Amino acid sequence: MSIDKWNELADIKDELAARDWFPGTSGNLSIKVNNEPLSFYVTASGVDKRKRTEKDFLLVDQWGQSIEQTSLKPSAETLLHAQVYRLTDAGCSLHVHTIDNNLISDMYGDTGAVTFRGNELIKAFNIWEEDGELTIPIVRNFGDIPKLSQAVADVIKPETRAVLIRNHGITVWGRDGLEAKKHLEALEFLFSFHVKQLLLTQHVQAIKGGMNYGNIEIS
Ligand SMILES: CSC[C@@H](O)[C@@H](O)C(=O)COP(=O)(O)O
Ligand SMILES: [Zn+2]
Repeated sequence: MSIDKWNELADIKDELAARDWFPGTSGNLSIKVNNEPLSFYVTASGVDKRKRTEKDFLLVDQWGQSIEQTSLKPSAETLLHAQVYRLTDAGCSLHVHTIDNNLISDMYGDTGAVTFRGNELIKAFNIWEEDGELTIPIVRNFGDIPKLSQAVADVIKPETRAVLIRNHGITVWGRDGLEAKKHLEALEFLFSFHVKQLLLTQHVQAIKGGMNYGNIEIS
C-alpha cells in the first residue's frame, strides 16, 4: 500500500468535498501508483465522497479490476480514469459533477467543444500568450461505460487536460494531484464566470430593451 498516494488523494477529496463538488455520491477520483504495469487508487463506487474513511479507495489495474482482496467495488467510471492514464502523462484524474460544468456542457454540447480566451485563469494550463485559448472537448453521455470511455479517449489530444461529458460532469487530470486540482479549480472558475456572463448579458439586453423584468420595471 502506498500511504503517501492514498493520503494525497484523500486530502484532495476532502478539499473538493469542502467545495460541495460531490452531490448525491457523484464524482470519482484516482491517483496513479505505478506506471508499468499500470495501477492506481480509485474511489469506491456509490459512497458518500464527503466522508473520509479507510474504505475510500481501492487499488486497480489497467482494466479497472481490483488488485487487492477487497469487498469494495471500484467506481463505475474507473475505465475513464484508466483511459486517461493510458493516453496521457497524468498522475491524478478527477471527475466531478457541478451545476456550472453541466450547464456549459449542455450549452456547447452540439458544438462538441467550448473555448475560453481572454481570461487570466487559462494560465493555469500553461498558456501564457495574450491571445492564447483553451479548448475543452465535450462528449455525449453514453450510458455504456466502455463506450463512454472510448468517446473520451477519442477526443484526447496531446494538449488536452480535461473532457466534459454532456449533462454529466467533467474529467480533468494533471501530472500530480496538485496540478489536477489546479486544472479543475481553474476550469470551474471559467465555467462559473461564463454562466454568469451569459446571464448578465441577457440582463443588460433586457434593460436596454426597456423590458419589464419580472415585477421590476427596468428602463
Ligand atoms: C450517483 S450519480 C453519479 C454516478 O452515476 C456517476 O456518474 C459518478 O460520478 C459516481 O459513480 P461512482 O460509481 O460512485 O464512482
Ligand atoms: Zn460521473
